[in-house]
Amino acid sequence: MTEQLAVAVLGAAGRMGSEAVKAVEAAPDLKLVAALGRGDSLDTLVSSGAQYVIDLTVPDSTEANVRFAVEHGMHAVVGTTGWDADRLERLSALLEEHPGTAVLIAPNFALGSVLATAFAAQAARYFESVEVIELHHPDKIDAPSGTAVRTAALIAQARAEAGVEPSPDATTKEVPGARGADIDGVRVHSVRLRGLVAHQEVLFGGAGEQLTIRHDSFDRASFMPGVLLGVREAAAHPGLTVGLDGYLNLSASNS
Ligand SMILES: NC(=O)C1=CN([C@@H]2O[C@H](COP(=O)(O)OP(=O)(O)OC[C@H]3O[C@@H](n4cnc5c(N)ncnc54)[C@H](OP(=O)(O)O)[C@@H]3O)[C@@H](O)[C@H]2O)C=CC1
Ligand SMILES: O=C(O)C1=N[C@H](C(=O)O)C[C@H](O)C1
Repeated sequence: MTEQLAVAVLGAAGRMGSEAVKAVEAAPDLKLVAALGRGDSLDTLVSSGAQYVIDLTVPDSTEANVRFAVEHGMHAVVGTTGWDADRLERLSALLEEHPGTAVLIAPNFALGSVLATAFAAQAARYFESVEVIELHHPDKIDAPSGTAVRTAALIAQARAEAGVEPSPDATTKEVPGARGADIDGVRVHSVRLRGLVAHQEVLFGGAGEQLTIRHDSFDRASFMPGVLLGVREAAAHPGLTVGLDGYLNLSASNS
C-alpha cells in the first residue's frame, strides 16, 4: 500500500472543520495527524509531521496559519474566506521563496458550486444585466460570501474582456444597502436565514428572458469531496491556486 498523506485540520471543532476531520479519518489514503482549534499552538503541525494543512478557521487567522504552513514546507488547502487581493499578493510572494509548496485557496469546495461559477462566467458576456444573490445560515460572519465575491469577480472579468457595458440601473434614490454590495461593478445581495446552509443564484437578464444559475449546498457533506480532492492534488500544483477549478480540467468537457 502507498504511504498515507499526513493531514492536519485547523478549525477542527467548527462546522466545516469537524466534517473535514471525519472525511480525512474515513479516507484510506489519508492520515489525520492533528486536529487543532483556537488557542492551540501551530508548532503542533510540525511535531505531528503534517504534510498537508486544511484551514477552515476564520478570516482573521487564516493568513497567519497558511504562512506558517508554507514556511514549514506544508501544502495548504484553504476554505476560509477573507483572501482579498492584498493577502493573495503577499502569499504569492511567500510561495516564490518556497517553490515546491502548494496552496489552494478554494472559495467553495462543492463541485456543483465550482461548476455554477464557471457556467456564470461563461454566460456573463451574453446578457445585458447580471446580479448575484447568495443565501446562507445566519451564523456566517462574513458578507458577501467568498463564493459570491469570486463569482462576481469572474463575471466582471468576462464582461470586461468582451467589452460588455455595466448592467443598466436607473437608481438615483436609495436606502443604503438596498442595491447590495458592488463587487467589481456586479451587485451582490446577501441573505441570512435560519435553516439555510449555502446557496447562490446568479440572475442574468436580457430583453424578454432570464437565465438563473442556482446552486444549493443542503449539507456540509457537499464540500468534502472537494476538500479531499484538494489534498490529493495539491502537491501536483505547486504555487498558488485560487479556486478548485484550477485542479479540475473543466475545459475537457468542451473539446
Ligand atoms: N470553501 C468552502 O467550501 C467553505 C468555506 N467555508 C468557510 O470556512 C470558514 C469556517 O466556516 P465554519 O466552519 O462555518 O465556521 P465555524 O465558526 O463553525 O468554525 C471556525 C472554527 O475555527 C476555529 N478557529 C478560530 N481561530 C482559529 C485559529 N487561529 N486556529 C484554529 N482554529 C481557529 C473556531 O474556534 P472558536 O469557535 O473558538 O472561534 C471555530 O471552531 C469560514 O470562512 C467559511 O466561510 C465554509 C463552508 C464551505
Ligand atoms: O460560511 C459558509 O457557510 C460558507 N462559506 C463559503 C463562502 O463564503 O463562500 C463557502 C460556502 O458558501 C459556505
